[in-house]
Amino acid sequence: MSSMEELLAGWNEKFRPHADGAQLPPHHPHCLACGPDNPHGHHLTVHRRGEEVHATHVFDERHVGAPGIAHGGAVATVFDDLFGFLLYLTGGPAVTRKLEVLYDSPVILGTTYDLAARVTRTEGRKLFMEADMKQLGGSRVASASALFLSVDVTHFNQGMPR
Ligand SMILES: CCCCCCCCCC(=O)SCCNC(=O)CCNC(=O)[C@H](O)C(C)(C)COP(=O)(O)OP(=O)(O)OC[C@H]1O[C@@H](n2cnc3c(N)ncnc32)[C@H](O)[C@@H]1OP(=O)(O)O
Repeated sequence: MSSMEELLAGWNEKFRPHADGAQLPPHHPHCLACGPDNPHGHHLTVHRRGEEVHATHVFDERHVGAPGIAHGGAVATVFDDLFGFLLYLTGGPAVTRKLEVLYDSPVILGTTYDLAARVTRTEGRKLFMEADMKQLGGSRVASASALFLSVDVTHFNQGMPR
C-alpha cells in the first residue's frame, strides 16, 4: 500500500465524530509525535474532553536539549501535533500555518506533564487554537497558539514520491 493509500484508508474513521472521553486516532502510524510505529517519536496518546483534547507526556533522552531539559523544538513538536488532534473535533484536515510557543520554565526530562488544547475561533478556512502544558496538578511550564488552515486531501499529494 502506498503512503497516500495508507493515509486515505483511515480517513473516514479518523474524521468521524468521536465521543467525549474517547481516545483519538494517531494522524498516521509514522507521525513524529503520535505514530505508534515511529521509533524516534513521542508516541502521544490523546483523548477528547468536551471541546478540548488532552494528553499527558514524559520527554526522554531522545528529546534532550540542555542536559536534563527538553529541547524547545521537541516541545513545539508536541504542541503542533496536539493541535492536529483538534481537527478530529472540527471535522476535516488542516495544516499549521503559524505556531508560537511561550516557554515559561524548563521542561524537565522524566517528568509527567499535562497538555490541553482548544479551538478559540474559526474564520472561513482559519482555525485559531491555544494550548498549555502544566506540571501534574501544578503550574504552567509552556503555552502555544497556532493558526491552522483547512486543506483538502490533495494537499497531502505534495509529500508523495514522484
Ligand atoms: C490526517 C490529518 C493530518 C494532520 C496532521 C497534523 C500534524 C500536525 C500539524 C503539522 O505539522 S502540519 C505540517 C506543517 N505545515 C505545513 O506544512 C503547511 C505548509 N504551508 C502550506 O501548505 C500553505 O501555506 C497553506 C496550505 C498553509 C496555506 O496556503 P493557501 O494557499 O491554501 O492559503 P493562503 O496563503 O491563500 O491563505 C489562506 C487565508 O489565510 C490567511 N492567512 C495566511 N497566513 C496567515 C497568517 N499568518 N495570519 C493570518 N491569516 C493568514 C490568508 O490571508 C488567507 O485569508 P483569506 O482567505 O481571508 O484571503
